[in-house]
Amino acid sequence: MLNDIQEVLITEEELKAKVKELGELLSREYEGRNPLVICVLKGAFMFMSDLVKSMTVPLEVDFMAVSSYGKSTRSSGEVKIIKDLDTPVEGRHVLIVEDIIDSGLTLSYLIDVLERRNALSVQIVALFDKPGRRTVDLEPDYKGFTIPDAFIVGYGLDYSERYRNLPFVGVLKPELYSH
Ligand SMILES: O=P(O)(O)OC[C@H]1O[C@H](OP(=O)(O)OP(=O)(O)O)[C@H](O)[C@@H]1O
Ligand code: HPA
Ligand SMILES: [Mg+2]
Repeated sequence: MLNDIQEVLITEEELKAKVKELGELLSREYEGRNPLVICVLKGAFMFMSDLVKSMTVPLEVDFMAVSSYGKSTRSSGEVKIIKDLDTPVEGRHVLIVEDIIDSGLTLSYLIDVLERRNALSVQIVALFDKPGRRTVDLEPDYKGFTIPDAFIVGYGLDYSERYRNLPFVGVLKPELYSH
């Protein structure tokens, strides 16, 4: 698995420090609001679990699974809800936890769904932002790292369902991609 990585982009230590910093910031922002923190599966599972551990305010968690990449490094353009939330979002302060914003299609679709369900507020925290590939106008409210236009894997992010368990984030060797 390690042989497939061309370059380590963000180390385990850098991830740890950034996630802690975001957790502390979000604890201040959500003081007294009992947010519903939504993990966008599968990619955000590792970020979510580390982030909520560094949040010190009362909160609830829920999970939603969406997919648009499948076995490709390019979005299919069609966002599918594979698992919906268990919790009603009406009247709730919702914080969406995403691993990466690339084209922006996944999040713009999710924000639309949650606003139509009458959430009181909807904010986004994204660990990685790849602004060079955006096709819709969307900015996260909180973000970890801005990254260049390369397909990254690790810390939850996959290529064709693999590499999610790497503790760091790296760029795959280009010869392993099939676009
Ligand atoms: O901004 P976008 O271009 O929409 O890309 C971002 C989304 O794509 C990936 O999910 P994917 O569809 O690969 O599902 P996964 O999380 O199960 O890997 C990633 O985890 C984000 O949710
Ligand atoms: O760079 C990426 N890596 C993994 N999954 C992704 N989904 C959108 N962009 C990416
Ligand atoms: Mg994926």
